[in-house]
This record gives sequence, C-alpha cells and structure tokens, in this order.
Amino acid sequence: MTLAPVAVALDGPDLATITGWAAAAGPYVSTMKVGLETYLRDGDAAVHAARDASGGRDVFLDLKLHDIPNTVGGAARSVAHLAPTYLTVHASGGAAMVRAAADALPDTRVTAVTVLTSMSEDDLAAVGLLGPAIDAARRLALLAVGAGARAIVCSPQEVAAIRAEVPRDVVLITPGVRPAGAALGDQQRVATPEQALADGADLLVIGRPITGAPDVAAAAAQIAASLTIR
Ligand SMILES: O=c1ccn([C@@H]2O[C@H](COP(=O)(O)O)[C@@H](O)[C@H]2O)c(=O)[nH]1
Repeated sequence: MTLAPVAVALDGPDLATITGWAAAAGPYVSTMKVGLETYLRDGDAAVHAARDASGGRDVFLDLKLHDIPNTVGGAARSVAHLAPTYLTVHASGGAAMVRAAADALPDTRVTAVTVLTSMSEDDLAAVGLLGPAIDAARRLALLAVGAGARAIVCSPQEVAAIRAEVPRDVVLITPGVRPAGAALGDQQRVATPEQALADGADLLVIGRPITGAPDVAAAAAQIAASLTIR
C-alpha cells in the first residue's frame, strides 16, 4: 500500500498516548512528527516510540531551533544519534544559523520554518513583520535554501509561490492543513490536504484532525485515501 505523504503531529499528553497514535496511523502515512510538547517531556524515548510503533516511518523532529549559530550547531549534534529524517530550525535565525545546523547534520534534511501558520497578517504586523506573509515566507525560504536547508516549512497558502522558486529536490512541508469542515484551532493560514498537494507540497503535517478523532486509524486512513485517489 502506498503511504500518504502525511506527517502526523504526535503532540500528546504522555508517551503511551503518542505511541498508540503512531501505531494506529503508521499503516497509512509516511512520517511521524515529534515536536516540542512531546520531546521536551519524553526525550529520545518519544522518537524511538514514534519510529518503532509506526513500523519504521520517517521521523520528523520538530524542535524549531533558534539561537546563535554555535548553539544551534551544537544542539543539532546533540540529536544526531536519533537520525531524524527532518530537523527544524527557524529560518529567521539567519543564514549562518541554518548553515551551522546543516553542517552539523549532513544526513538529515535540515528544515527551515518560514512564517508560523498560526499567525495572521495582523499578528505579523503586530510583531513588526510588515507586508504580506507570502513575501516574508518566500524571502526566508530562499535564504534558508541558500544556507543549506533541504526542506522548508511554509503555509499551504504560500507553497505554490515557494515551489516556483526553490529547486525541485527541496522538500516543501505544510502544516496548517485541515480537511474541509475540520476545526482550525489556532491555525490561521490554512488549506485542505488536496489543495496543499495540488499547489506543490511534498509532505502535509496534520495533527489534531487525526489525533483528536475518536478513531485515529480511521481518520488517518480517510485522509490517506483522499490523497491517493486523485
Ligand atoms: O508553521 C508551523 C510550523 C509547525 N507547526 C506544527 O505542526 C503541527 C500542526 O498540528 P495541528 O494539530 O494539525 O494544528 C504542530 O505540531 C505544530 O507545532 C505548525 O502548525 N505551523
């Protein structure tokens, strides 16, 4: 069976719960994402559980590193033993910071987060980022790729513009993905899974629409089917 290009965000309350989600969704999707809530609580055990329970799916370690280059390079080396397929850094940390992570982890796709999908245009203006989100996202994506990033996190609303500007082997990853009718929660710049893929995304990050469902396996299977029957 073809695995859907979906990373399930394993943002959960304890190790047993996220292990269960990984086991339930693993047969349908390509990737398991371990983020701050889970990694800061459970550490390496969360990564091992995500990988093992899912049947060996890719691991996306979403730590969103953002510090001076020396510190980010060291932080990246600190998780090298986990061999994640993806490790995130914030592109806004600058080219030297992205480069430090990429140099530290040559076998991992250092993945640059452009503009958080939870931020509206008004939120961005409030923190001094003037102009449309798409302009900042494109600028940050190009900067990060130039500094060695091999994957980019962006909103599905910006993925087409970024797809047109970065080399094809750069993996474009979109959170802020919601099946039609699903609750947005704190996400602002969103699209459906089908639209995100059509616009050029390679990997869709989907958390609560799967992990918040009464039947996690059924929710993952349904989204996977919607993407493969196209
Ligand atoms: O811009 C970003 C970067 C990362 N995320 C992460 O993706 C998931 C989304 O989860 P949902 O439950 O589907 O909203 C979550 O782990 C975020 O930390 C993002 O949403 N936006």
